[in-house]
Amino acid sequence: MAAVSETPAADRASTAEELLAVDSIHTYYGQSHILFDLSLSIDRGEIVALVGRNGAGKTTTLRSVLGLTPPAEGTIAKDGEPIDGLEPYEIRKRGISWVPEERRVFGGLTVEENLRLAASTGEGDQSDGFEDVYERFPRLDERRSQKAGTMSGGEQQMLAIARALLGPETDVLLLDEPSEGLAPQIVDDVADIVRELNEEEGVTILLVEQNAEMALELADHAYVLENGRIVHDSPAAELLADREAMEGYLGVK
Ligand SMILES: Nc1ncnc2c1ncn2[C@@H]1O[C@H](COP(=O)(O)OP(=O)(O)OP(=O)(O)O)[C@@H](O)[C@H]1O
Repeated sequence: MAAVSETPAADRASTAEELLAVDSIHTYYGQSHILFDLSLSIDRGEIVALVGRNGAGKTTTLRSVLGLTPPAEGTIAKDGEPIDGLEPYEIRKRGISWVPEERRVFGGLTVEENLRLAASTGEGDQSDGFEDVYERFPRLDERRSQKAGTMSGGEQQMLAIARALLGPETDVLLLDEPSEGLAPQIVDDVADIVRELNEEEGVTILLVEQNAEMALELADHAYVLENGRIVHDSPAAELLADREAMEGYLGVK
């Protein structure tokens, strides 16, 4: 099992444009040191997977980027401009959006009401953005007046993604465990949504997943997190093909 790949992020094509650079961050919850000297790099247009076991620090990495749990040390830059230290709403304005782990759609509200609520917390008049969302996700258009709680898990995930895309344009979407709790067939549907967003809309994606195989099949590049440290960094296909690494790091047989 090679801890460091032959093609680490730092050696990727020099023509690629780095969109997000996380450099040597240390993040704490109170006195608990959670992330240790963590660095990762995402190029524009890529899907990057961040995988690892329960409690490895994946969500904390996203929270660090989003300014929700700011790192105590290290730097984070988007398009070469530092964003660490900014408030979460300022980071959102720089084009970084996220879909949190538990989807958090309001089950008692309709699809339209969920979108309106999300838009009302954004900036100014979002009515144009609405039609874009319905165009992008026709299944939500058909269900505008359906209560979100009565939709399938896959449709709820679609709504959660749609909400995240409202407001300032999204360059990079941070997705926290979009396959969680979904049946295998629905996981495939969610994977299709992620792929389309990336390929057709050009959204760069940082995908956090427990379902490592799903994530690695979608991703260009992969990082493995273990106890708050990056222990592997390689093209996703390289990790997926390395059965020893998959089992050792991720428990996938
Ligand atoms: N608010 C918090 N206060 C203190 N410790 C926390 C808090 N949130 C998470 N932790 C701890 O930080 C560590 C990393 O958690 P994190 O949620 O980032 O992991 P994860 O890789 O996303 O795991 P999971 O897949 O289970 O969500 C864990 O040990 C967790 O118990």
